Amino acid sequence: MASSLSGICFNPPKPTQNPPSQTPSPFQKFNLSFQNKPATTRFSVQAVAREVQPPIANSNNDAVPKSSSSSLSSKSAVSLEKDQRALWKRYVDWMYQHKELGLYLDISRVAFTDEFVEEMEPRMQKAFKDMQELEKGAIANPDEGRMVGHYWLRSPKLAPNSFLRLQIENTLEAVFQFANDVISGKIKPPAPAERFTQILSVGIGGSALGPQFVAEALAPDNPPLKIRFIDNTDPAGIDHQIAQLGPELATTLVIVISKSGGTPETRNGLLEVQKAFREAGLEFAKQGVAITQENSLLDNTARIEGWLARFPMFDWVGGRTSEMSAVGLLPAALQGIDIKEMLAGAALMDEANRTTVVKNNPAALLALCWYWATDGIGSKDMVVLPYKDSLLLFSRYLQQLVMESLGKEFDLDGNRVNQGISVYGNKGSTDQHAYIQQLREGVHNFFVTFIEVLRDRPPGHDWELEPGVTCGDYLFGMLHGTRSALYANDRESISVTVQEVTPRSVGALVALYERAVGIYASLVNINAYHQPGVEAGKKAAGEVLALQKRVLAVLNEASCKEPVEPLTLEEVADRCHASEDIEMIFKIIAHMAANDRAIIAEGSCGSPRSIKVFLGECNVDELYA
Ligand SMILES: O=P(O)(O)OC[C@H]1O[C@](O)(CO)[C@@H](O)[C@@H]1O
Repeated sequence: MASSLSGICFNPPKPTQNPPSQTPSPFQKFNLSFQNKPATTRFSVQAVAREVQPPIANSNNDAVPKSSSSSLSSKSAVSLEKDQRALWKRYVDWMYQHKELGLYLDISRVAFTDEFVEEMEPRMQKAFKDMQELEKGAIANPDEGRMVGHYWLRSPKLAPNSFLRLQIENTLEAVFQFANDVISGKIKPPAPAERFTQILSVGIGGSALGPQFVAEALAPDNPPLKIRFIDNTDPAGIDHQIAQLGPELATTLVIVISKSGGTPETRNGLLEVQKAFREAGLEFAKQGVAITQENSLLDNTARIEGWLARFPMFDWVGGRTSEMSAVGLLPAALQGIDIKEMLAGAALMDEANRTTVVKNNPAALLALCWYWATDGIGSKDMVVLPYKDSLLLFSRYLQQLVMESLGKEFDLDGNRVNQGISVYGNKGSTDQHAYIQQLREGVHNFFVTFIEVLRDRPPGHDWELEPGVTCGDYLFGMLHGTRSALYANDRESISVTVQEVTPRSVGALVALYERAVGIYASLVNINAYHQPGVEAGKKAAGEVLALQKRVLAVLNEASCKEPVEPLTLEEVADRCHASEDIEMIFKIIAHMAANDRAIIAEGSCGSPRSIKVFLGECNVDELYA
């Protein structure tokens, strides 16, 4: 089996015999069996089959799964097909293969029934239509009045007009040119440095996760430029990255990535890096590159300060689907990764996902399985387990792609649905020694996606560490052993197999999941392309900082008195006219005290009512400002 899979063409033999037939009754409890039907596979589970229904709103506009009582209560009772011949037939019948990409999708260990597939068919067709409209340039993100065009990035000819097509092609050309010039040394840092050796990428969310995933997956051992990331506003984390660069800061290309150009974490990262440049006597502008929307705050800053280069981020590309824009392509190209191949892999996968035949459409099959596994309401988590170290960050990348896209309070009709699918995972077999114990035997609230890579290591490097067995054979054994062990305990799984981790297969994986998310969003009738929920946290963070400024002003005034007047928390809160915010005021003071910016005169932070606080210094200027 391993040898036939390693070839491009994989045509598993069809089982010659079918087990005895038995007609299962839809939507009621039935026993395992196969129905001897030529056109369809009858896969049965010992469970109450679930009605295919969208979550609907009750009179309070709260989401309730239509079939909640039967479907959800039946989930723990699901007992999957265990007959090996039946499973083999299901495996063969449902296997999806993309020959050119060397990619396989196995959904045989998800227990959906033929009835479910039939019931879903009209909705799948609607989803295909939605995707077609989206690709034609419809306003697929109605809240923001935006087109959604990440598919055009790898097939510019599909862009709805020549202006957009040219924008994509010109940007791609500029990315190639710039990356080549940096690598060749034509574009270099200020003398005496000869060439750039490092990239420091500053960005967060979709402006970091794709580049991080791709760097981990594809960067060669000795890339022309090594990459580091600042993806947070954690000062210690930023200091660490800058310290690691050391004298190489002088040969570091700093790429600041932000679609909006105004994300606070990214702005802070930039300011911290600019400070490090000043302290090292370096001119930041000569080493700074911005990737952002035209005329954003970041774009204007980069233009006014005369940074080395600026690349556009398009209005119609969301952060979490921006890996094939300058956001992902520029850092990748600078690391010597073949970005043409990434684009080709994504384009091939997109092409495959345009068929309206569900069985031949890998993204549709994924979306269908997600719907089945989670009852279309996110009732189970998606555990992503790549058995390959270089794909470690795939689950993290998917976490944003899936959860920011699908995790929505309202559907497109305004009903409260609280949709989403939780995603987590690291890598196998490592996770077998962490949480697979719970997956196998504990709470049954997940389905697994295994990512398998057939090629263990480059040709010519393999050896047998015991007779007939290589190190990679162990990894292979661990994956399939875990898949079987989980299945034996009625835990469903999907397996995605690629021949190798290459720019092409990585591009294909990105495209596969982007489309699966789009299709699933359509199945559950939500807008996958906005993220209103993120704004609430950002707004609240702004309020905390505004309160901190008021606390500082009050403490400053008291600390400028002679003698200094230490204040209780109640006094600070009163003087801030924010007595209802006393808990937050305590947290602000505790944080400032921990960072030597406030002095606890009496008591301790362990008993908040006891403390009296003042500032270490009186800022007279601020007092009279
Ligand atoms: O690229 P930007 O605008 O800095 O945004 C970063 C991230 O912040 C979000 O807007 C919210 O987390 C993401 O969608 C986005 O990828």
